[in-house]
Amino acid sequence: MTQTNNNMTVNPDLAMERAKCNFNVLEVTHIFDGGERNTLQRKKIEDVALNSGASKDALGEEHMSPKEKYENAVRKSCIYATMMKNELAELSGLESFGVSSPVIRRTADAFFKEVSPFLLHLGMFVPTIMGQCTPEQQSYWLPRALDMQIIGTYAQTELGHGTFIRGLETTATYDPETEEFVLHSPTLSSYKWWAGGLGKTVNYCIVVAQLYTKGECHGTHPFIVQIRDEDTHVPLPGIKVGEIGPKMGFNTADNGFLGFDHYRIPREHMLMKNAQVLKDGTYVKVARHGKLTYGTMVFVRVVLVNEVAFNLAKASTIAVRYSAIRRQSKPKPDEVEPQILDYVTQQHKLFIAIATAHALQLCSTWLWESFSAVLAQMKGGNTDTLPEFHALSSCLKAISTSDSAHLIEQCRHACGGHGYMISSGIPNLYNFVSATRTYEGDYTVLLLQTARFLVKAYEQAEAKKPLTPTVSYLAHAFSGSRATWDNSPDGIIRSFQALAAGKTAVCVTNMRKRMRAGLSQVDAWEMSTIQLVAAAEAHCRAVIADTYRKEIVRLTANSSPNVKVVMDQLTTLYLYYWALERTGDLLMFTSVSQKDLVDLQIAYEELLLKIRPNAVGLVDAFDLRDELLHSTLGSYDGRVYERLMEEALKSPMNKEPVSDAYSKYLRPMMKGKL
Ligand SMILES: CCCCCCCC/C=C\CCCCCCCCC/C=C/C(=O)SCCNC(=O)CCNC(=O)[C@H](O)C(C)(C)COP(=O)(O)OP(=O)(O)OC[C@H]1O[C@@H](n2cnc3c(N)ncnc32)[C@H](O)[C@@H]1OP(=O)(O)O
Ligand SMILES: Cc1cc2nc3c(=O)[nH]c(=O)nc-3n(C[C@H](O)[C@H](O)[C@H](O)COP(=O)(O)OP(=O)(O)OC[C@H]3O[C@@H](n4cnc5c(N)ncnc54)[C@H](O)[C@@H]3O)c2cc1C
Repeated sequence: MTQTNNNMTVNPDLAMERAKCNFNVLEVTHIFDGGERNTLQRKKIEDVALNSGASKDALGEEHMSPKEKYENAVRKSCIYATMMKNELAELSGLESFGVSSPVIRRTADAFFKEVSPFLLHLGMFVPTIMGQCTPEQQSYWLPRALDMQIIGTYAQTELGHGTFIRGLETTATYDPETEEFVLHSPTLSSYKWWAGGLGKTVNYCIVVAQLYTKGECHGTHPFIVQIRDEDTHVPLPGIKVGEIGPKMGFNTADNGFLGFDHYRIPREHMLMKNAQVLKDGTYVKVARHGKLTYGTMVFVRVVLVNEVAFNLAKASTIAVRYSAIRRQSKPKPDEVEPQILDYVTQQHKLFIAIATAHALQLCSTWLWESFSAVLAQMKGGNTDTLPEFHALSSCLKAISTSDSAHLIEQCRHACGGHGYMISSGIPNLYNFVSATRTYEGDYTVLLLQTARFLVKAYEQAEAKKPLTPTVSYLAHAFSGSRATWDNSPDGIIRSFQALAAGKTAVCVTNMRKRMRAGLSQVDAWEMSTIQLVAAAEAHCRAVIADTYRKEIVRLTANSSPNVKVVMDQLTTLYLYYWALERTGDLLMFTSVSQKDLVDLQIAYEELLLKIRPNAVGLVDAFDLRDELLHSTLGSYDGRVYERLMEEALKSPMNKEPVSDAYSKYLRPMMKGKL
């Protein structure tokens, strides 16, 4: 029997789940949103942006040709950008729209099943102008960019190099005669490759190139470069630009290539906040830290933690709601087929996804606040906290994107065959999130950056020197005894820190051994990189666990008792899950016994059962409107089979009773006339 909820016909199993939920869903929504005020503001923004129906497509994106898909994405980007400039900026309290509202960013997802071709404009072009320009440059470029009179992207990666920025080949050679830079692509591998929106959409871009002046190379620097005519959009002479072709995802982002043939730009188009070239060609370094030109990447790494938390919340909403309506198998012959959500293995797949979405959401807010503090210090000329922040943002970007991609795929597994349908929404989420593991710094490469910091911190701890906050636990690494296992939340977090410290110690010991045996420092490091990556991962897991726990305790201080309980259950589940995933490491670096681990497994399984009745309530608390989910399986009303059939009937393949392929190929073959 179907039931109605807010004038909506709701699947009875979902209605039953909602009746069973024993906590106040709205209170948890407030926790996830960062407070009641944020929830109210988000809802207002969503109402304005989505109630008009402008986000909807007449024909599903998946049935369009690549060209139609792209044009449709541009059409909707223009609609959304206009809304952002007008109604939404005002609602979100921004003077102008831009990068500073995650809600505006998240609401955009209702318009795009893949991504907007404007993503790089708002996500990297505008932030680079904000972070890398002098005040004069900013006052010229920023209003034009924010008003979208010009559209830009960030072209750093080349065919030959993405990770190794110092290896980029594009050159920008200063000509004092004309006071211009000459941009040139000397080789095929120097062609810019990948920048989003570059293929067809943008008329400007940030180009990262090796700067030459007075015959000397000063390394990579950012330049703002016009590539298309502002009126006709035709590529300018000296520019070779195009789209790079179909990809696993991001197919509405027109990622592009770009080459320069001795292309001239004014001297003032070098972004000069951190370094300058004077009219006569003299190079002047302004910044106190050599890596400040990497600032936009650091910003995006911070933002990505929030991005993937949101996408994981979507995938877990889809999979949990679907698991509540799906019934399969008959373990007890006299009873009806159970909801698949009742299988403990299903709970094991899904509840960690819910807990991880919470953990990453709270860590992302904490990371953003730390970033703001680092930026404020740097404004005052102090860059002391940058190395720790680079190490922290690198590992959090790596682990959050990798865990989210893995868990989104796990949500797909949890949805069986229907999860493989594009209309389930999960394949697009996976394709988007799996790219985040690679772009803006590959997983391994970023963890090795964190490992550099960890090794240095370990050496400081060894020398009894002071440590920065996120690695202060290393001070206990020299006690000589294994960390004492204790299965309380704080005890488990201490154990995670002991794993990170233990793994770092092993790396340092092995590197020293290898160097004593004659290897150079570089080779000893290289031979230890598998373990260094593992040490950085362990460090990151300790940071996430600690932050998640502390933030939940803080945020639920005034919550109702049942909300406190369910939030505590989720954080505990997160800690148990990762302890059980790392039993070998715990046995190596803590006093945990086999019995402790058997007991922990049982406690974990009991926790799954405790969370089970609240599972639908927990994903409802993410409060994701159907427009954002784009899912036949995950909509609020649970009309799964009806929606699957409605979508199937929309397939252009079903337009004609007999396919042309019959008369062209099948019939001739079957009649032996091919
Ligand atoms: C209308 C439409 C609506 C749409 C709505 C949209 C709204 C949008 C708003 C917001 C959206 C937000 C979402 C954004 C998504 C954007 C999509 C992005 C798509 C992808 C873009 C890209 O990928 S851009 C290219 C990114 N590239 C990389 O990340 C390259 C990775 N490589 C590196 O970072 C470096 O090369 C590496 C760090 C690996 C090494 O650098 P190197 O110079 O070789 O340095 P090294 O010698 O190893 O180290 C020296 C020293 O410096 C330290 N260090 C390195 N980096 C940094 C740093 N960044 N900061 C501080 N310190 C750094 C390093 O650790 C060393 O230290 P020591 O050990 O010597 O002390
Ligand atoms: C969807 C998408 C959008 C993108 N958008 C943009 C954009 O808008 N602008 C832009 O400039 N770029 C963009 N990029 C490019 C992206 O930043 C790079 O692809 C990314 O930084 C990885 O670099 P790479 O491709 O050179 O990989 P590689 O460095 O070639 O990596 C290949 C393998 O080598 C390993 N490896 C490399 N170096 C090391 C090392 N030192 N130690 C150990 N292992 C190593 C990696 O771990 C990886 O396994 C985008 C990429 C994607 C996929």
